Amino acid sequence: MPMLQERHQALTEGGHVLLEHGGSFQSFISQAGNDARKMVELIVEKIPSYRDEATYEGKRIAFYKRAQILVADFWGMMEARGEGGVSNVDWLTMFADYRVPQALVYLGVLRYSDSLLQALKNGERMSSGDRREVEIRGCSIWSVELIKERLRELVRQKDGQACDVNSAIIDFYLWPFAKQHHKEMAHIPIHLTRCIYY
Ligand SMILES: Nc1nc2c(c(CN[C@H]3C=C[C@H](O)[C@@H]3O)cn2[C@@H]2O[C@H](COP(=O)(O)O)[C@@H](O)[C@H]2O)c(=O)[nH]1
Repeated sequence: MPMLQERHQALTEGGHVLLEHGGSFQSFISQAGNDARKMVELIVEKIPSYRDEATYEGKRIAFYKRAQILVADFWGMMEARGEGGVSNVDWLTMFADYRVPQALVYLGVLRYSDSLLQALKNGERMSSGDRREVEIRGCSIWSVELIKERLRELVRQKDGQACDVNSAIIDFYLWPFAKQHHKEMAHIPIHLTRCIYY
């Protein structure tokens, strides 16, 4: 199994934080109040393996894929229990992995340049933070933001009402879509980056 030491380290870090809170994630996350953004910031502050960041043209970029999906899962669980209570969920972006970009290309939302497509088809490994990897993940986030705005606009036009679809909900649609249609999109290569962030 690759990256065994890193996996062990990530589990140990997360485990330590949980033990400080009686083994309860809810108790840990309650320090952030009800705010999704503060929850992500708390997770990233306390558990280093969630610090999914890169530098792009001299600027620090934060993806926080695992922290964001953790908060979105927590939100979904609270909603399912009828407890609700997580605000600012709209602050979350999609969870930048390697499957949703493939679905976005398949659906015609994203298009890879010829040289990028060739590199992906060749199975070239990209290191974590490689400019191309950062661009694929960043463009995926922006694509989903544009889809969200467009959906909201369509609902406004059709029903004359505000629509509170958010990027997490769109991700929760796209990721299973990519899994279900993996055979149809097998010709679209995914990017290969070995890291602990997604
Ligand atoms: N954007 C987005 N990425 C998602 C998910 C999930 C599944 N969701 C649950 C899983 C744990 C949490 O409780 C989530 O709710 C996994 N992944 C990513 O896919 C990749 C694994 O793919 P494969 O090779 O097919 O197993 C890997 O990078 C993994 O991080 C999602 O929902 N959205």
